[in-house]
Amino acid sequence: MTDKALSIDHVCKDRGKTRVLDTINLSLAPGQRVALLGHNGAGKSTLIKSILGLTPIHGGAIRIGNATPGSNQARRETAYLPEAVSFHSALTGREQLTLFAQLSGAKADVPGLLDRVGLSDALDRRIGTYSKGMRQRLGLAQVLLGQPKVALLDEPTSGLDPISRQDLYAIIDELAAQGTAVLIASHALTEVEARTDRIAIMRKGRMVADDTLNNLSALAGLPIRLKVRASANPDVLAAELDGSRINGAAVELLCSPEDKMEALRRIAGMGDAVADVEMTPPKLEDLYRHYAQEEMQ
Ligand SMILES: Nc1ncnc2c1ncn2[C@@H]1O[C@H](COP(=O)(O)OP(=O)(O)OP(=O)(O)O)[C@@H](O)[C@H]1O
Repeated sequence: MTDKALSIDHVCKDRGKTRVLDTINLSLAPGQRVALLGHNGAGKSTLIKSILGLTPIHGGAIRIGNATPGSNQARRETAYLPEAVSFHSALTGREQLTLFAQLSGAKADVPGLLDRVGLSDALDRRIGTYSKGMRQRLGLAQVLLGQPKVALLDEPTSGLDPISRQDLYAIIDELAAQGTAVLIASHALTEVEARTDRIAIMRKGRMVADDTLNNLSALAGLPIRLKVRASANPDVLAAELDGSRINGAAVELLCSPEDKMEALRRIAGMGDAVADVEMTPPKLEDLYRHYAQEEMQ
Protein backbone atom coordinates (compact mmCIF):
# COMPACT_ATOMS: atom_id res chain seq x y z
CA MET A 1 0.00 0.00 0.00
CA THR A 2 1.11 3.56 -0.63
CA ASP A 3 0.02 6.86 0.85
CA LYS A 4 0.71 8.61 -2.47
CA ALA A 5 -2.15 9.34 -4.83
CA LEU A 6 0.27 9.49 -7.75
CA SER A 7 3.86 8.29 -7.92
CA ILE A 8 6.14 8.67 -10.90
CA ASP A 9 9.41 6.90 -10.38
CA HIS A 10 12.41 7.22 -12.73
CA VAL A 11 10.18 7.36 -15.81
CA CYS A 12 11.83 7.44 -19.23
CA LYS A 13 10.25 7.62 -22.64
CA ASP A 14 11.77 7.84 -26.11
CA ARG A 15 10.21 9.06 -29.31
CA GLY A 16 12.42 7.79 -32.08
CA LYS A 17 15.94 8.73 -31.08
CA THR A 18 14.83 11.52 -28.76
CA ARG A 19 14.43 10.94 -25.03
CA VAL A 20 11.29 12.98 -24.29
CA LEU A 21 10.99 11.93 -20.65
CA ASP A 22 14.30 11.49 -18.89
CA THR A 23 14.28 9.87 -15.44
CA ILE A 24 11.24 11.75 -14.18
CA ASN A 25 10.37 11.53 -10.49
CA LEU A 26 7.25 13.19 -9.11
CA SER A 27 4.76 12.25 -6.45
CA LEU A 28 1.51 13.78 -5.27
CA ALA A 29 -0.10 13.18 -1.90
CA PRO A 30 -3.91 13.12 -1.65
CA GLY A 31 -5.28 16.66 -1.75
CA GLN A 32 -2.09 18.21 -3.10
CA ARG A 33 -2.26 20.74 -5.95
CA VAL A 34 0.89 20.73 -8.05
CA ALA A 35 1.64 22.97 -11.02
CA LEU A 36 3.50 21.33 -13.89
CA LEU A 37 5.40 23.99 -15.81
CA GLY A 38 7.77 24.00 -18.75
CA HIS A 39 8.40 25.54 -22.16
CA ASN A 40 6.62 24.21 -25.26
CA GLY A 41 7.92 20.74 -25.96
CA ALA A 42 9.32 20.22 -22.44
CA GLY A 43 7.33 17.00 -22.04
CA LYS A 44 4.32 17.95 -19.92
CA SER A 45 1.66 16.49 -22.20
CA THR A 46 3.72 13.35 -22.75
CA LEU A 47 3.97 12.90 -18.99
CA ILE A 48 0.20 13.36 -18.63
CA LYS A 49 -0.46 10.86 -21.43
CA SER A 50 1.87 8.39 -19.72
CA ILE A 51 -0.02 8.79 -16.44
CA LEU A 52 -3.26 8.11 -18.34
CA GLY A 53 -1.72 5.01 -19.90
CA LEU A 54 -2.29 6.46 -23.38
CA THR A 55 1.35 6.18 -24.38
CA PRO A 56 3.88 3.55 -23.28
CA ILE A 57 6.92 4.40 -21.15
CA HIS A 58 10.30 2.80 -21.69
CA GLY A 59 11.62 2.77 -18.15
CA GLY A 60 10.58 3.41 -14.56
CA ALA A 61 7.09 3.10 -13.13
CA ILE A 62 3.89 5.11 -12.64
CA ARG A 63 1.24 4.29 -10.04
CA ILE A 64 -2.15 5.82 -9.34
CA GLY A 65 -2.47 4.69 -5.74
CA ASN A 66 -1.39 1.11 -6.28
CA ALA A 67 -2.80 0.80 -9.80
CA THR A 68 -0.89 0.84 -13.09
CA PRO A 69 -1.86 3.41 -15.75
CA GLY A 70 -4.47 2.11 -18.14
CA SER A 71 -5.76 -0.58 -15.75
CA ASN A 72 -9.46 -0.54 -14.92
CA GLN A 73 -8.76 0.65 -11.40
CA ALA A 74 -6.45 3.46 -12.59
CA ARG A 75 -9.02 4.57 -15.16
CA ARG A 76 -11.70 4.71 -12.48
CA GLU A 77 -9.47 6.74 -10.21
CA THR A 78 -8.03 9.20 -12.73
CA ALA A 79 -9.83 12.17 -14.26
CA TYR A 80 -8.49 14.18 -17.15
CA LEU A 81 -9.37 17.60 -18.50
CA PRO A 82 -7.64 18.19 -21.85
CA GLU A 83 -6.82 21.70 -23.02
CA ALA A 84 -9.42 21.53 -25.77
CA VAL A 85 -12.35 19.58 -24.38
CA SER A 86 -14.56 18.06 -27.02
CA PHE A 87 -18.07 16.83 -26.47
CA HIS A 88 -20.93 15.70 -28.64
CA SER A 89 -22.31 19.02 -29.85
CA ALA A 90 -25.85 17.68 -30.38
CA LEU A 91 -26.22 16.57 -26.76
CA THR A 92 -27.24 18.87 -23.93
CA GLY A 93 -24.94 19.32 -20.94
CA ARG A 94 -27.31 17.17 -18.87
CA GLU A 95 -27.36 14.39 -21.48
CA GLN A 96 -23.58 14.39 -21.95
CA LEU A 97 -22.85 14.23 -18.23
CA THR A 98 -25.50 11.54 -17.68
CA LEU A 99 -23.86 9.51 -20.45
CA PHE A 100 -20.43 9.89 -18.83
CA ALA A 101 -21.88 8.88 -15.47
CA GLN A 102 -23.44 5.76 -17.02
CA LEU A 103 -20.18 4.87 -18.79
CA SER A 104 -18.14 5.26 -15.64
CA GLY A 105 -20.71 3.47 -13.50
CA ALA A 106 -20.69 6.42 -11.08
CA LYS A 107 -23.88 7.38 -9.29
CA ALA A 108 -24.11 11.08 -9.95
CA ASP A 109 -26.34 14.01 -9.15
CA VAL A 110 -26.02 15.46 -12.67
CA PRO A 111 -28.03 18.70 -12.11
CA GLY A 112 -26.15 19.21 -8.81
CA LEU A 113 -22.78 18.84 -10.54
CA LEU A 114 -23.77 21.19 -13.36
CA ASP A 115 -24.91 23.69 -10.78
CA ARG A 116 -21.59 23.38 -8.99
CA VAL A 117 -19.71 24.39 -12.14
CA GLY A 118 -22.11 27.27 -12.85
CA LEU A 119 -24.01 25.64 -15.72
CA SER A 120 -27.43 25.22 -14.14
CA ASP A 121 -28.98 27.73 -16.57
CA ALA A 122 -27.56 25.84 -19.57
CA LEU A 123 -28.09 22.23 -18.58
CA ASP A 124 -30.77 21.61 -21.21
CA ARG A 125 -29.04 23.55 -23.98
CA ARG A 126 -27.12 21.77 -26.74
CA ILE A 127 -23.34 21.78 -26.16
CA GLY A 128 -22.93 23.12 -29.71
CA THR A 129 -24.24 26.43 -28.37
CA TYR A 130 -21.82 26.56 -25.39
CA SER A 131 -18.92 29.04 -25.26
CA LYS A 132 -15.36 27.76 -24.73
CA GLY A 133 -15.60 28.65 -21.03
CA MET A 134 -18.89 26.72 -20.69
CA ARG A 135 -17.35 23.65 -22.36
CA GLN A 136 -14.41 23.93 -19.98
CA ARG A 137 -16.84 24.03 -17.05
CA LEU A 138 -18.62 20.97 -18.42
CA GLY A 139 -15.23 19.27 -18.63
CA LEU A 140 -14.66 20.11 -15.01
CA ALA A 141 -18.05 18.65 -14.08
CA GLN A 142 -16.88 15.44 -15.76
CA VAL A 143 -13.69 15.55 -13.65
CA LEU A 144 -15.84 15.90 -10.52
CA LEU A 145 -18.04 12.93 -11.44
CA GLY A 146 -16.27 9.99 -9.89
CA GLN A 147 -14.46 11.68 -6.97
CA PRO A 148 -11.13 10.73 -8.58
CA LYS A 149 -7.92 10.00 -6.68
CA VAL A 150 -5.96 11.99 -9.26
CA ALA A 151 -7.08 14.80 -11.57
CA LEU A 152 -4.88 15.83 -14.50
CA LEU A 153 -5.75 19.24 -15.88
CA ASP A 154 -4.02 20.43 -19.06
CA GLU A 155 -4.09 24.23 -19.36
CA PRO A 156 -7.50 24.33 -17.65
CA THR A 157 -7.90 28.11 -17.81
CA SER A 158 -6.70 28.81 -21.34
CA GLY A 159 -9.16 31.04 -23.12
CA LEU A 160 -11.23 31.73 -20.00
CA ASP A 161 -12.17 35.18 -18.74
CA PRO A 162 -10.80 36.27 -15.32
CA ILE A 163 -14.00 35.44 -13.40
CA SER A 164 -14.29 32.00 -15.00
CA ARG A 165 -10.66 31.41 -14.06
CA GLN A 166 -11.35 32.28 -10.44
CA ASP A 167 -14.41 30.00 -10.43
CA LEU A 168 -12.41 27.18 -11.94
CA TYR A 169 -9.69 27.46 -9.29
CA ALA A 170 -12.34 27.54 -6.57
CA ILE A 171 -13.64 24.21 -7.90
CA ILE A 172 -10.08 22.84 -8.08
CA ASP A 173 -9.65 23.85 -4.42
CA GLU A 174 -12.83 21.97 -3.51
CA LEU A 175 -11.63 18.94 -5.41
CA ALA A 176 -8.33 19.01 -3.53
CA ALA A 177 -10.12 19.56 -0.22
CA GLN A 178 -12.03 16.32 -0.74
CA GLY A 179 -8.72 14.47 -1.20
CA THR A 180 -8.10 14.47 -4.95
CA ALA A 181 -4.47 15.08 -5.96
CA VAL A 182 -4.49 17.67 -8.74
CA LEU A 183 -1.75 18.09 -11.33
CA ILE A 184 -2.18 21.25 -13.40
CA ALA A 185 -0.07 21.70 -16.54
CA SER A 186 -0.02 25.40 -17.24
CA HIS A 187 1.76 28.38 -18.74
CA ALA A 188 -0.24 30.80 -16.57
CA LEU A 189 2.42 31.47 -13.94
CA THR A 190 0.65 34.17 -11.93
CA GLU A 191 -2.41 31.97 -11.47
CA VAL A 192 -0.66 28.81 -10.40
CA GLU A 193 1.66 30.78 -8.12
CA ALA A 194 -1.31 31.64 -5.95
CA ARG A 195 -3.36 28.47 -6.34
CA THR A 196 -1.02 25.49 -5.99
CA ASP A 197 0.94 23.90 -3.16
CA ARG A 198 4.00 22.92 -5.13
CA ILE A 199 5.71 23.74 -8.41
CA ALA A 200 7.28 21.17 -10.73
CA ILE A 201 9.27 22.50 -13.70
CA MET A 202 10.26 20.39 -16.70
CA ARG A 203 12.94 21.29 -19.21
CA LYS A 204 13.72 19.16 -22.26
CA GLY A 205 12.24 16.02 -20.76
CA ARG A 206 13.84 16.44 -17.34
CA MET A 207 12.35 17.55 -14.04
CA VAL A 208 14.54 20.50 -13.10
CA ALA A 209 12.63 21.70 -10.02
CA ASP A 210 10.01 20.24 -7.70
CA ASP A 211 9.30 22.02 -4.43
CA THR A 212 7.24 24.70 -2.73
CA LEU A 213 7.62 28.23 -4.03
CA ASN A 214 9.45 29.29 -0.85
CA ASN A 215 11.92 26.43 -1.02
CA LEU A 216 12.54 26.97 -4.74
CA SER A 217 13.17 30.65 -3.99
CA ALA A 218 15.67 29.79 -1.28
CA LEU A 219 17.39 27.18 -3.48
CA ALA A 220 17.63 29.54 -6.43
CA GLY A 221 19.08 32.29 -4.21
CA LEU A 222 17.31 34.94 -6.28
CA PRO A 223 17.46 38.45 -4.87
CA ILE A 224 14.73 40.22 -2.93
CA ARG A 225 13.87 43.68 -4.24
CA LEU A 226 13.60 46.56 -1.78
CA LYS A 227 12.02 49.74 -3.09
CA VAL A 228 12.81 52.66 -0.82
CA ARG A 229 10.92 55.92 -1.27
CA ALA A 230 12.81 59.05 -0.25
CA SER A 231 11.09 61.86 1.67
CA ALA A 232 13.36 64.51 0.17
CA ASN A 233 16.52 63.74 -1.81
CA PRO A 234 16.56 60.34 -3.54
CA ASP A 235 20.10 60.86 -4.87
CA VAL A 236 21.48 61.10 -1.35
CA LEU A 237 19.51 58.00 -0.36
CA ALA A 238 20.74 56.07 -3.40
CA ALA A 239 24.35 56.96 -2.59
CA GLU A 240 24.00 56.11 1.12
CA LEU A 241 22.29 52.77 0.48
CA ASP A 242 24.30 51.89 -2.61
CA GLY A 243 21.09 51.46 -4.57
CA SER A 244 19.88 52.62 -7.94
CA ARG A 245 17.38 55.38 -8.69
CA ILE A 246 14.30 53.86 -10.35
CA ASN A 247 11.90 56.77 -10.68
CA GLY A 248 11.18 60.24 -9.33
CA ALA A 249 11.66 59.58 -5.64
CA ALA A 250 12.55 55.92 -5.26
CA VAL A 251 15.68 53.82 -4.90
CA GLU A 252 15.93 50.09 -5.54
CA LEU A 253 18.17 47.67 -3.68
CA LEU A 254 18.65 44.00 -4.48
CA CYS A 255 19.73 41.76 -1.63
CA SER A 256 19.97 38.06 -0.88
CA PRO A 257 17.50 36.54 1.63
CA GLU A 258 20.35 36.33 4.20
CA ASP A 259 21.19 40.04 3.81
CA LYS A 260 17.59 41.21 4.00
CA MET A 261 17.54 42.14 7.70
CA GLU A 262 20.86 43.96 7.48
CA ALA A 263 19.54 45.98 4.53
CA LEU A 264 16.34 46.80 6.43
CA ARG A 265 18.39 47.95 9.44
CA ARG A 266 20.45 50.26 7.20
CA ILE A 267 17.25 51.68 5.71
CA ALA A 268 15.72 52.20 9.17
CA GLY A 269 18.97 53.93 10.20
CA MET A 270 18.28 56.63 7.59
CA GLY A 271 15.43 57.91 9.79
CA ASP A 272 13.13 60.55 8.31
CA ALA A 273 14.95 60.53 4.96
CA VAL A 274 12.94 57.38 4.16
CA ALA A 275 9.20 57.80 3.49
CA ASP A 276 8.34 54.16 2.72
CA VAL A 277 9.80 50.71 2.00
CA GLU A 278 8.31 47.98 -0.20
CA MET A 279 9.75 44.48 -0.24
CA THR A 280 9.15 42.09 -3.18
CA PRO A 281 10.34 38.47 -2.92
CA PRO A 282 11.14 36.68 -6.19
CA LYS A 283 8.00 35.80 -8.16
CA LEU A 284 7.28 32.51 -9.85
CA GLU A 285 8.10 34.20 -13.14
CA ASP A 286 11.67 34.88 -11.91
CA LEU A 287 11.99 31.33 -10.59
CA TYR A 288 10.60 29.87 -13.79
CA ARG A 289 13.14 31.83 -15.79
CA HIS A 290 15.89 30.60 -13.49
CA TYR A 291 14.94 26.92 -13.64
CA ALA A 292 13.46 26.51 -17.10
CA GLN A 293 15.81 28.53 -19.27
CA GLU A 294 18.51 26.78 -21.19
CA GLU A 295 21.18 29.43 -20.58
CA MET A 296 20.97 28.71 -16.88
CA GLN A 297 22.11 25.14 -17.39
N1 LIG B 1 3.05 12.25 -31.33
C1 LIG B 1 4.32 12.64 -31.26
N2 LIG B 1 5.24 12.13 -32.12
C2 LIG B 1 6.53 12.51 -32.07
N3 LIG B 1 7.02 13.40 -31.17
C3 LIG B 1 6.16 13.93 -30.31
C4 LIG B 1 4.77 13.59 -30.29
N4 LIG B 1 4.16 14.27 -29.28
C5 LIG B 1 5.13 15.01 -28.70
N5 LIG B 1 6.32 14.81 -29.31
C6 LIG B 1 7.62 15.41 -28.93
O1 LIG B 1 7.85 15.13 -27.55
C7 LIG B 1 8.43 16.25 -26.90
C8 LIG B 1 7.55 16.64 -25.72
O2 LIG B 1 6.32 17.16 -26.22
P1 LIG B 1 5.06 17.49 -25.28
O3 LIG B 1 3.87 17.67 -26.16
O4 LIG B 1 4.99 16.47 -24.21
O5 LIG B 1 5.52 18.89 -24.65
P2 LIG B 1 4.68 19.91 -23.76
O6 LIG B 1 5.58 20.28 -22.60
O7 LIG B 1 3.35 19.38 -23.43
O8 LIG B 1 4.56 21.16 -24.73
P3 LIG B 1 3.36 22.28 -24.88
O9 LIG B 1 3.52 23.24 -23.75
O10 LIG B 1 3.69 22.90 -26.20
O11 LIG B 1 2.04 21.56 -24.90
C9 LIG B 1 8.57 17.34 -27.96
O12 LIG B 1 9.90 17.27 -28.44
C10 LIG B 1 7.58 16.93 -29.03
O13 LIG B 1 8.03 17.36 -30.29
